[in-house]
Amino acid sequence: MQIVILKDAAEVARYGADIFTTQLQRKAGAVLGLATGSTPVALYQELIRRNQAGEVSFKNATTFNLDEYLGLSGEHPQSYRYFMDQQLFDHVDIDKNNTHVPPGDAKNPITACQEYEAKIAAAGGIDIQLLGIGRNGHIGFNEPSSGLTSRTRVKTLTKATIDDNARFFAADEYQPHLSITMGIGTILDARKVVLLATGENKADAVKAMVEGPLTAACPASALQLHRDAVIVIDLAAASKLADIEFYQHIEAENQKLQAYLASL
Ligand SMILES: N[C@@H]1[C@@H](O)[C@H](O)[C@@H](COP(=O)(O)O)O[C@@H]1O
Repeated sequence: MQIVILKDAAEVARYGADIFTTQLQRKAGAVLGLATGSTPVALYQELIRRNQAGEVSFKNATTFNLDEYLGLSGEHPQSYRYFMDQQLFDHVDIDKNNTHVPPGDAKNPITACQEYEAKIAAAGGIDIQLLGIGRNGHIGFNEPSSGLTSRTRVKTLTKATIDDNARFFAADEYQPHLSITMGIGTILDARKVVLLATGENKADAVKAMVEGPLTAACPASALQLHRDAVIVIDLAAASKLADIEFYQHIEAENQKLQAYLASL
């Protein structure tokens, strides 16, 4: 795991946007795995700004979102499809036909999960997967006790996640308890994984992910197994890590190595 500790959420968003920009510049037809939640919004805003300034293009990119509420169609304002349209796709030069979000209104959700996996495979796999983290350590909607090699499937949300996400729903509005989510195995198959976390309320989950045991009790700890996982966090989210200075030292050395390699 590469642990990048930055001052605040704005720096986290810029760092994340840099990784995605580099990927898109390197491979125009990049396959991006995307995430919802409040954490990636600032990153998306930065990518929109860069796209509109002509610095980066999504023209040939393909995207796959992590998850969707089961029971909501893409027109529902709380659906993750709607969120992605509003927060990113409607503002950049992407071909919407190349954007994929699990179908929350699928007639048969079980076969829809298999079809989603097949589409990812047909696109050549995911080059870079963006992730947030739930306070209980979930990634996508892989709640604690999720299989560490799981594939895209229907998952039941925990009470904690339903409560955390209740802020997006009106008091009298139906809030789904089920989801379709990429599995942890699906996420680990991405060639690169970038997880963003900001704020003190993520500090326990970040500690469990980075320094805790590999366990289904903290699904994000599975990223310890990934060859190219970058954990980008602000000081507040890093505040419970055992040795922040050591992680900062490693990252400074890493930057020097990258600069040297670039100069060759
Ligand atoms: N399914 C999403 C996750 O993908 C996201 O990482 C998490 C954290 O969201 P936030 O960034 O709003 O804290 O929320 C939801 O449960």
